Amino acid sequence: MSHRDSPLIVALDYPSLDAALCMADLLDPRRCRVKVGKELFTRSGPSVIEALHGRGFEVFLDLKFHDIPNTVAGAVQAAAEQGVWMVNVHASGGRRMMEAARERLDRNRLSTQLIAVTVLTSMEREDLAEVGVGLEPLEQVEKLATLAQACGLSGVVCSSQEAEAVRRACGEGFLKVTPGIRPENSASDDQRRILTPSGALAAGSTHLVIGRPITQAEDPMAALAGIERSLVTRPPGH
Ligand SMILES: O=c1ccn([C@@H]2O[C@H](COP(=O)(O)O)[C@@H](O)[C@H]2O)c(=O)[nH]1
Repeated sequence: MSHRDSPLIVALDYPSLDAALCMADLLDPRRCRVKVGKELFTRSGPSVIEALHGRGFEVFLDLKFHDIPNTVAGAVQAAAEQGVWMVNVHASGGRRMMEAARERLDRNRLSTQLIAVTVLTSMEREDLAEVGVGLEPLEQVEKLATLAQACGLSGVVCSSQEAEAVRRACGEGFLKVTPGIRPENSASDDQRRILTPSGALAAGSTHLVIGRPITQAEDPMAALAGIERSLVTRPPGH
């Protein structure tokens, strides 16, 4: 299986370049992609992207841009010019922001996948209500996914619990990149809307973002191998 077929994206949430690269050196770029998020990028900057590209990885730069349209378009362009495979913005930044980002990539012929975060997987109904959104997470995800698609984005970040609804609303080819993946009997940590790896694939996730269940495991490679096995031998009904 090459990374082009693998749905797995390992979240390299580490506080230093060295720690992230130690993990990356254990991983096989033919078996997964990697994700660089806010902590690692803020500490190490573009050098981490370069180092991961040098090791053959496709990189999802997960900085979740959210600002006025011109600022977000510039940030998305800067990310794409570093050659990342995927970059994201917050869908709640609205139509003009997402369209500006899309147009900036198109104008510069940059082929990076642009996706939008819908509702963070750490949030549930009460969290949405506190920030003034009186919808169920599922309804809000559907609404923002439809908007992101109308703005020309390639997919969304959502929980795998909403992947099926997003597939119905936006189609098979629209990417459903889903964090909040937790193998059976593992801690949910700060995640709230979770599914197992095989449950997520069965629900229609196109990509599974997995961090702590691998990176904090006693034996990260054994944890990854267990997840891969669970994806090829799915339990009945999945
Ligand atoms: O809604 C979202 C959007 C992004 N994330 C990111 O995914 C990983 C998940 O890590 P775990 O350790 O597997 O929980 C992390 O980098 C988040 O920033 C998310 O969890 N939910």
